[in-house]
Amino acid sequence: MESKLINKSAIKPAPIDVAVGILIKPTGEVLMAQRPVGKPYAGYWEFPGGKVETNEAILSALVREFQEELGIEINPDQAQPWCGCDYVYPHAHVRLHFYLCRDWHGEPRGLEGQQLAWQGGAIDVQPILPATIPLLEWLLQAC
Ligand SMILES: Nc1nc2c([nH]c(=O)n2[C@@H]2O[C@H](COP(=O)(O)OP(=O)(O)OP(=O)(O)O)[C@@H](O)[C@H]2O)c(=O)[nH]1
Repeated sequence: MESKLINKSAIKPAPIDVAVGILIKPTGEVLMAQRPVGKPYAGYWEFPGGKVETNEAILSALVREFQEELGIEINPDQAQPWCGCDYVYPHAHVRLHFYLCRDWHGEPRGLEGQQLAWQGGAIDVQPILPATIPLLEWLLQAC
């Protein structure tokens, strides 16, 4: 019987799905959060969100992450799928799913100790997670 050789270096783990939400106020301001101490890239700014759990829908993960991290309820029916991208970090290969969210209940609070900043006109917090930087220019056009 013919044996098959597998080149193990060619096997890549599946990317980790991440649900990311961009809260947009009627004024056009968007919410950014600073990654807390203890996470990879601590101190970097990002849009709120987190990893999708096994067997969890991406939109369900988005709702859960906003409850856990910010203490707010977003309306999943009004969350608008916006764009996605893959990025390979030293710690993980992530697949980011971005949603625009204009409808939520509650006032966002940094429940994991993270700093929050509403940004309007231009994004002036630094540094920003590398995978998120290219999206900022498009975002300012979308808001
Ligand atoms: N939330 C969020 N994550 C992003 C963005 N851009 C980006 O590259 N990521 C990456 O997506 C991944 C999100 O994972 P996370 O560690 O924050 O997820 P989590 O909240 O579920 O954390 P946990 O595993 O500690 O519970 C990180 O590797 C992060 O670097 C962004 O704009 N927002």
